[in-house]
Amino acid sequence: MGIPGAVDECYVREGVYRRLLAVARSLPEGLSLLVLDGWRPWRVQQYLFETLQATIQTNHPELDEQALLVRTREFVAQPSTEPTAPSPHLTGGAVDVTLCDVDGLPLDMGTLFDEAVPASHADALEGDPGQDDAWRRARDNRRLLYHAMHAEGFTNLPSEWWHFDLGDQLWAHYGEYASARYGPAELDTIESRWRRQL
Ligand SMILES: C[C@@H](N)C(=O)N[C@H](C)C(=O)O
Ligand SMILES: [Zn+2]
Repeated sequence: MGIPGAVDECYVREGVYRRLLAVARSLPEGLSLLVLDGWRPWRVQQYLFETLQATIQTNHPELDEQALLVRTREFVAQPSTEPTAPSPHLTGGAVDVTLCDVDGLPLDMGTLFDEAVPASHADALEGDPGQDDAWRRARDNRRLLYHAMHAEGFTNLPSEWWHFDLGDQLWAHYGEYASARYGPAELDTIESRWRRQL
């Protein structure tokens, strides 16, 4: 996507990977899980945060510093490698996922992945019965994704239907666990192994 420092491969913690496999196996025939993002380097998190913040600031110059921060953090976590409060995707415990059909085409979720609008809130399609069939299908697709992920222990970020956590700080917060399992992670490349060994 042209983001500086982005990696082509999608990495997650092994425990997360195993649970994602279980989610995929649990889905109704003909549906699959499409993993859109997993572990992120700090540089990518910073780029996403700064880009969204600058865009909101341009479009809403009336927002003060605090309001701008709140609006930005709704859709991108603050970049942090702080061991007690790392950005979720830096831990390898956060994933962005959706459902797709047999051809790999994403199902309609009502909004696009990373669409930074209130309609992307996970429950935004709930509670309005006066809508059309397309709206109902998108609502049901969100429900299916949410319950399949929840059954395998993932928690959902309420502001994004696609973002789920396992073992990181958001997971501990929304799942009411005593503490997170994962801190910030780095890729174990051949270079980093040599640095440790030699
Ligand atoms: C940028 C978006 N896909 C995302 O992952 N947002 C959450 C809040 C994050 O940055 O952790
Ligand atoms: Zn995410």
